[in-house]
Amino acid sequence: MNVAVIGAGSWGTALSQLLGVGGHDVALWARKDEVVASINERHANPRYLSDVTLSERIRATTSYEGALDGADAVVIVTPSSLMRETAQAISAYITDETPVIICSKGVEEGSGLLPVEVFEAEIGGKGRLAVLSGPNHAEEVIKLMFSATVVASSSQETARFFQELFATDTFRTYVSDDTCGVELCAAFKNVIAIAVGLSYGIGYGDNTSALLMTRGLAEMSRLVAACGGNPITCMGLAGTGDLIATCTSEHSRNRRFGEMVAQGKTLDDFTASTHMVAEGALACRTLQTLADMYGVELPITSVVRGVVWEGDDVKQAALDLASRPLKTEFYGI
Ligand SMILES: NC(=O)C1=CN([C@@H]2O[C@H](COP(=O)(O)OP(=O)(O)OC[C@H]3O[C@@H](n4cnc5c(N)ncnc54)[C@H](OP(=O)(O)O)[C@@H]3O)[C@@H](O)[C@H]2O)C=CC1
Ligand SMILES: O=C(CO)COP(=O)(O)O
Repeated sequence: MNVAVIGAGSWGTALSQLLGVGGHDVALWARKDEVVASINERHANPRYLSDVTLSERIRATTSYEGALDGADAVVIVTPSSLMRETAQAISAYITDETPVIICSKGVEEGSGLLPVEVFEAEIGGKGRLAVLSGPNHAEEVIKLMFSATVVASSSQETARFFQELFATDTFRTYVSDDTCGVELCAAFKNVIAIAVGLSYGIGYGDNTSALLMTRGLAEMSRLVAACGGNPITCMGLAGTGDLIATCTSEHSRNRRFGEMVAQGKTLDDFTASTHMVAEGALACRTLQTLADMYGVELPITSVVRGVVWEGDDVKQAALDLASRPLKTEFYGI
């Protein structure tokens, strides 16, 4: 297959490698000439995961047309804040039937739309759209360490197409029809990873981390159910799996960002020192938009938003969380 991968950050590079190793020809769109030159001439991305030698099946370009011409499938891996811009940029160069899979994790600011909804609005064809998410740190996937993921689409045919496309003997793919649940889990786990980073950053330990992950999962499930997704998705790879991977991993940018904020650093400091995305910083705002729309309470998300965007004191925020009214663990059951 000829596959166009749009976005040459860590995850776009890792997925290109996976596809190249899987025997596909990859046209990787990057926005910087230096990245394109290095991938084409030295088979390495100079900015992300630069120690890995990339498959010779990967060809890079800064041209959307050059990446998308003749593509049998399109893989979207730009930051979630650029979903609409990316959909608009590719629309002139793909057919009405070309399958498109979105691998970015977030929710559109303002509208509260999920990436797949943004793409549907911009390029149409809900049935050819899919999303991919799971506990998949690029640093490990690119080194072909055994991982698994979920591919979701409203069309079983599209889900199966991408399941086959990405599956290798080190990358196991499961299908789902719950795009809403998978995308909300993806955005949510990043916020909880920031909370865990904040917690370790102020010297709290593993009990606090377990509390945040477990009650974070409860928040995630409430919102998924309210938005029309299947709460069972939260128990799977895209939910619990990715929550564990992100909250406990040395690789997680979101967790690291939380630790930095606890030390008095800002999002700009994080971006300047890593040139990477910490998607949870935006997601704590966008998920709150959805929570307000659907009348769902998200106490941990709200604390993260207050600390990251309003300068709330982390220790005081933790005390406020702890002093909420006492409750039954699973109400409604
Ligand atoms: N890293 C991972 O392990 C995983 C990431 N994801 C998701 O994949 C998505 C992409 O993240 P990731 O690959 O990690 O990115 P990185 O954090 O590794 O790199 C940032 C990427 O964003 C690009 N970028 C930044 N600002 C702009 C802009 N204004 N216009 C166009 N491109 C811009 C950068 O391009 P440039 O280098 O030219 O600045 C670079 O490609 C995110 O939604 C993330 O949550 C999902 C699963 C795993
Ligand atoms: O989504 C990821 C792993 O599944 C990557 O998480 P971070 O963005 O926190 O590094």
